[in-house]
Amino acid sequence: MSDTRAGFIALIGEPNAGKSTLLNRMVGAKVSIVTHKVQTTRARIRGVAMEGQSQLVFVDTPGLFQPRRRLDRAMVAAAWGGAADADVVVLMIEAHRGMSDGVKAILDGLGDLGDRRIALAINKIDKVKSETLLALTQAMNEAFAFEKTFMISAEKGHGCDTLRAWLAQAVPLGPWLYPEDQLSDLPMRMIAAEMTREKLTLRLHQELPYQLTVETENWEERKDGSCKIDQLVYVMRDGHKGIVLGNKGETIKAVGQAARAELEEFLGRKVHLFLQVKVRPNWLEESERYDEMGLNFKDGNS
Ligand SMILES: Nc1nc2c(ncn2[C@@H]2O[C@H](COP(=O)(O)OP(=O)(O)OP(=O)(O)O)[C@@H](O)[C@H]2O)c(=O)[nH]1
Repeated sequence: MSDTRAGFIALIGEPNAGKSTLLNRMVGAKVSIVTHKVQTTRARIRGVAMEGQSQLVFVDTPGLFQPRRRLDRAMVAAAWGGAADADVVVLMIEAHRGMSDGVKAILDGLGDLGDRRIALAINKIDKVKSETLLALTQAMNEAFAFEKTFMISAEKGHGCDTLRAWLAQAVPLGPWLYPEDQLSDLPMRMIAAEMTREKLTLRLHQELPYQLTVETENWEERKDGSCKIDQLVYVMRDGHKGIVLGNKGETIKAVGQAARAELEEFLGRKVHLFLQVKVRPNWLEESERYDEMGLNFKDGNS
């Protein structure tokens, strides 16, 4: 019998580095929203990929940037926390932007991650010439001793198979973290939650760009072929609840309609979507929601 492997992989990098695009490519489904707006990803959304006998659990962290406000600090802490929880960390940088100040700041923080395996993925190689790429690879490896450097285009797929194959042997030996029969359901719940969050983000613009999170609480297949999905929208403060609901509930209603339409198109059948808004001040730090998905994250990522 061959040995199984499983582990957590954190993709870290500046906002817009292409983390979500890579995650989607690795997992093969729309688990994380990709937009042109920076900082759309702020919870540790994960996707699970199988590669041979290895189970790769991706932790998609928020972009790492210079924190200005308190919430920014919480996001950056969450990103580093994700990395500290992971078995393998992949730093993604943009080939055409090179060693920006933001990248330098991340390099400074990498030393604190201890002895986990850290690789470099230079993304968007479609945007630069090979000389630029070689010089950047050299400069980055002089700044930090990466175990491996990958040159990829998350969007076009170049180098992604090689990266995935390396990850498959880099995660530790051990039993799978998700039972095989859960793998199909889990991404759907996450995808459904992401669709609603995407609609909320688009609708609320600047008001609450990342202070909310969505969870799929219940998923029920009905005899008539439709499905009923219950979701909770968590906001940080009471005041935010009113904004999300809108005047006479019109905002949440419009969000629900838009999300339902997208879900119906995606699933190819009728969907009944129910949204409920709840205040949960510390959702960013709470790990119990991850436990609910059958995962145990270690403590200490404040
Ligand atoms: N040219 C090119 N564009 C890419 C590539 N990979 C990603 N992009 C684009 O870069 C932008 C940002 O990608 P995302 O995947 O959203 O980046 P992110 O790192 O998840 O961003 P945050 O969620 O803000 O942290 C998108 O417009 C992508 O289409 C690539 O290989 N080449």
